[in-house]
Order: sequence, then C-alpha cells, then structure tokens
Amino acid sequence: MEKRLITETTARRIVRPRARNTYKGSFGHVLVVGGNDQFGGAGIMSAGAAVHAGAGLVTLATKPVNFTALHTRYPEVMATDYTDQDSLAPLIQSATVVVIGPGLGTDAESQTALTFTLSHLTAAQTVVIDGSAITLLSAEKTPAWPAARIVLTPHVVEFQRLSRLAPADQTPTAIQRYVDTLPTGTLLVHKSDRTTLYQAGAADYAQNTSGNPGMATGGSGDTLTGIIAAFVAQFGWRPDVVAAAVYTHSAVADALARTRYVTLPTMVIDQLPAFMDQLAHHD
Ligand SMILES: NC(=O)C1=CN([C@@H]2O[C@H](COP(=O)(O)OP(=O)(O)OC[C@H]3O[C@@H](n4cnc5c(N)ncnc54)[C@H](OP(=O)(O)O)[C@@H]3O)[C@@H](O)[C@H]2O)[C@@H](O)CC1
Ligand SMILES: Nc1ncnc2c1ncn2[C@@H]1O[C@H](COP(=O)(O)OP(=O)(O)O)[C@@H](O)[C@H]1O
Ligand SMILES: [Mg+2]
Repeated sequence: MEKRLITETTARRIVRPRARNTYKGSFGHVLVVGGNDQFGGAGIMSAGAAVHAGAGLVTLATKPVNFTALHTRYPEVMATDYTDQDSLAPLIQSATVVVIGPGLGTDAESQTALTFTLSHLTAAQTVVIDGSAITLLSAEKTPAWPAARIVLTPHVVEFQRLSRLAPADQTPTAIQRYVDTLPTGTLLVHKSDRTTLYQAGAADYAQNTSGNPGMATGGSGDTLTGIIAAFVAQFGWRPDVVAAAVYTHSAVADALARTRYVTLPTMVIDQLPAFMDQLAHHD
C-alpha cells in the first residue's frame, strides 16, 4: 500500500485566515456526548479542545455531576444531560459534528445514549466515534453504523476489539482490509506513536509526522476528538481536514515538548489558538 505523510503543509492548507463577515454560526456546532460519573474529565477535555480549535458553538452532553466542573473550566461550553432524551434529540439534530465516546463508559445508560445518538444522525452530519463508544459497538455482532459520515479514532486495543486483529497483526494492509468493510468513505484514525489515517475504499493511507512520548497521559485521545470535530465543523468533511487535525494535535504537543517533559492534554488545549494562528498567518 502506498503511504503518504501528514505534515505541516497538510495543516497549513486547511487552517486559513478567517473571513471578516462571519459569526459563530459560520464555524459549526459540535456536540460531544461523553463523560459519565467516573470519566467526566474526558468529556470536558473533548469539548474544551473543540472550543479552542475554533468550533462556533460547543455543547457537552454529560452526566449532571460534571456541569459545575465544565463551566468552571470552559464556560464557553453549553451543557445537557445525555440521559434526558427530550433535551438531547434537538441538539443532535442541530449539530454539525457529533463526538461520541470520550469517557462515556460502558454501562446501560451509556449504551442507551450511544444507540439513541447514532440512530438520530443524518447523512449531512459527521460523527467522531471514540473510546467507550468503540468498545460498545465492538460488542455488537454487526455494529449499527449511523447514516452520518464516520470518523473512528481507536487506540490499538480499541482497534483490536473492533477488527479482532491482535496489535502485532495491525499492519497497514490488514488495517485497510478491515476499514474496507466499513461504510464507504469512513475514516479511521489508528492512534499510536505514529498515528495513521485510512479511508474505506482508498488505495493509500497517510502517516502522521508529529507526536512525542510526552503525550502519553490519559486524555490525549479525548482531546484529539474535539480537535477533529472542530476542524470538520469549520473546514468541512475531507480526509485532509481530519489529517490536519491529527497533525495539529501532536504538533502542539511537540512545540510544548521542547521545554516540558510531559505535554498534558489541557496544556495542548490551551496552546491551540496560538498554534492555529501560526498555521494561518505565518510562513
Ligand atoms: N480523565 C478522564 O476522564 C479519562 C477518561 N478516559 C476514558 O476512559 C474510557 C476507557 O478508555 P481507556 O483507553 O482508558 O480504556 P480501554 O478502552 O479499556 O483500554 C485500556 C486497555 O488498552 C490498552 N492500551 C491502551 N492504549 C494502548 C496502546 N497505545 N498500546 C498498547 N495498549 C494500549 C491498555 O493496556 P495497559 O495500560 O493495561 O498496558 C488496556 O489494556 C474511555 O471512554 C476514555 O475516553 C481515558 O481517556 C483516560 C482519561
Ligand atoms: N509515545 C507517543 N508518541 C506519540 N503520540 C502518542 C504517544 N503516546 C500517546 N500518544 C497520542 O496520544 C493519544 C492517546 O489516545 P488514547 O489512547 O485514546 O488516550 P485517552 O483515551 O487516554 O485520551 C493518541 O493521539 C496518540 O497518538
Ligand atoms: Mg481514548
């Protein structure tokens, strides 16, 4: 299989200066469904990353125990309870991009929220499926893929649950063979120290060139989901837009790693606006 590289050039082509005659509605509405009683931080980091990566509006559907923490940290994010389906339904309908899974957990309430959300999506929307949502879908005999465009973001063990491929067998050719069984056009971000990006039906794949071991802290992947969602919400649905998000997430961490032993997800979130400004305005 032919390999392409995801580089700074990939990101610079996507992150361009904003037009003057714009408003929050110009940059999409991201809905994140995640963060149960135990993993509230994952939902908060995903939603916070979406705000800092430029989404016009962001709502977190989470357990109410997380509302105060969310609003203390990121008051830009709106909140709702994912167990309240009457409130959730119109938010799913109005979202440009839905992220589902960061910190969602795998209990009955999480499963209900997942099934409800996926079944209400339409073809013009994008869904980023991560973490617990991948684990839950992997337990289904035939996963019920939504009508929306799909981005899957598994780490190697989540990918093993989905594909039944052991980590050692997750070669580009084997990953592509699995991805080709997914709905046409589906993107799969296979996360590792050198993350790779695949599309169902494609003849080649792309490998990220940024990233470092300072990123090995819980929450790094949760943060990536918010960046991907914000990029698709602002710049549209294209493989290169997702590639640019993958690059940006790790490149921000690389910049931090020049002077920091660890590059915490919340540090990466804080640095996103400055890094995107560099991409858009400075050669
Ligand atoms: N602050 C929060 O709220 C946080 C919330 N989070 C949320 O928690 C939920 C569960 O997600 P999860 O990834 O922690 O657990 P799960 O899917 O069972 O996988 C663990 C298994 O996979 C393995 N493994 C993983 N990566 C690997 C790799 N690269 N290479 C090799 N092995 C690897 C790992 O191996 P081990 O560490 O045991 O060696 C273990 O066996 C999810 O919703 C997530 O969003 C987290 O994001 C943390 C911060
Ligand atoms: N050693 C490393 N080098 C480069 N990137 C890494 C490294 N360790 C982790 N990452 C990145 O951090 C993220 C981890 O995602 P994930 O395992 O889903 O974390 P979490 O679920 O805790 O948020 C991925 O984007 C991965 O590429
Ligand atoms: Mg994860």
